[in-house]
Amino acid sequence: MSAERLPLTHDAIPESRRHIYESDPILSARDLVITFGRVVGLDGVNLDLYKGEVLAVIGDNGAGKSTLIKCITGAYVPDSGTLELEGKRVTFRRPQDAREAGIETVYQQLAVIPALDIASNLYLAREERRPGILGSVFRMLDKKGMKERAGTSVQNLGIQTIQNMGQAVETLSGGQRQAVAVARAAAFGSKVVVLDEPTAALGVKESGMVLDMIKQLRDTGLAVILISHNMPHVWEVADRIHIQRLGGCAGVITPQSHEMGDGVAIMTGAKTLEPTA
Ligand SMILES: Nc1ncnc2c1ncn2[C@@H]1O[C@H](COP(=O)(O)OP(=O)(O)OP(=O)(O)O)[C@@H](O)[C@H]1O
Repeated sequence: MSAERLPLTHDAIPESRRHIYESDPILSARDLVITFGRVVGLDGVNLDLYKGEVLAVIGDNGAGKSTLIKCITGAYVPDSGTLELEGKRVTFRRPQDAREAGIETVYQQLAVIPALDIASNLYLAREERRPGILGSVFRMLDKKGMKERAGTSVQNLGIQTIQNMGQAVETLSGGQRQAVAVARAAAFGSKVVVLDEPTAALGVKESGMVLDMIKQLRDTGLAVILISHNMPHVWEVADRIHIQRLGGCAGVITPQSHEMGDGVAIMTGAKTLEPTA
């Protein structure tokens, strides 16, 4: 049975958000290919991401969403294809390379240490020091400064429910923990933040908080990639939606150009988009 073809209308962007697309993409992936033995992880995938944009990546199980993200964030090295960050060719051999270039990833299994407080988690492995009593030779951890700056980062993301930066992360709710992990990713000169299923384990209210935080991140000019299976969440926050299917990109749509049902139909192959000219 041949799939119904839909017109490709990925340029259906509301007037108020069109300015994002006037600059060149901050991140461009071209023809990414990766295979695992006989399994094709990605079969030549392109992706463009713009500053101040939320780009959602959706797709069925095994469609290649994580693989695509891992190729962009240095966790996998693609067999072929190119990556450009701010117009410059980059090669990431490990996640650290991507992080140093300004690409932060928040995985579902949050990289937070539950027993440590919020400020310590935010500054994990990037602790700030100040001169000690013996001057600059023995530099002390700047706990007070870190706490203050942690408070500002969390507040900048509009998270009012977290008040005390000295609170242990294990005492926080799931949404608040997610917020700490996102604040951490957004705090250190990042340009791109990748969020892997940030609302998967959360209730309605907490998901709402995380979605607001994503909008906040976007409004600070960061570029956000959101991997999600939750279509209402995607349709609420995404500017554009990259649909992965069977290792390839089945198209890019927007919440305005297509209904959620169409997105799911493209994901499963029941409908297809017209190829780009
Ligand atoms: N390290 C690996 N070794 C072997 N096969 C892999 C590896 N990583 C991914 N794959 C395969 O690549 C394909 C894409 O997997 P991927 O995890 O990217 O899908 P996904 O869209 O993220 O799925 P899900 O929604 O279930 O997380 C799958 O067939 C998967 O089995």
